[in-house]
Amino acid sequence: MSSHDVIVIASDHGALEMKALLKQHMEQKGLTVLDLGTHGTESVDYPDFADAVAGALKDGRASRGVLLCGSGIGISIAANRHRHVRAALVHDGYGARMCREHNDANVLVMGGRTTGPETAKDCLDLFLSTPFAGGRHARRIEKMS
Ligand SMILES: O=C(CO)[C@H](O)[C@H](O)[C@H](O)COP(=O)(O)O
Repeated sequence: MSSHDVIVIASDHGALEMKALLKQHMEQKGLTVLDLGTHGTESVDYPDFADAVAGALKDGRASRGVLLCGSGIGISIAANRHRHVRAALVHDGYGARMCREHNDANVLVMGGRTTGPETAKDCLDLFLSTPFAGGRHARRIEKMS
């Protein structure tokens, strides 16, 4: 990804620290980050943040997204209700690479209560740097469109 790309990020209260860490990590790499919250520690509802990121991708404010909640499960379910979103819940580098190479995922999802900070940064780097392989994988994605 180039510095012209905008990455949208959001989380619920279960991944506030991870959001801050990944936002800083991307900004240090020169990427522009659109942070749609949550911004405080109060308990919030993850579907609202999944919908906000889906909206930013749909209207072109961002080209890729990062969504975080406690486990990553709820927010990935919510994000994938949007037809233009391919959100991948990832726990390791292999998943982060494959979700781009085979699935052309446009949203990376991780759990603030399940994934450590170094793994999360590694996964994010792979998600941002791995191209979609196309070919047979494009046919499979087309079947879901
Ligand atoms: O959706 C989830 C679980 O599948 C996320 O982990 C949420 O962050 C979690 O449910 C929030 O739980 P809390 O007890 O309200 O903090």
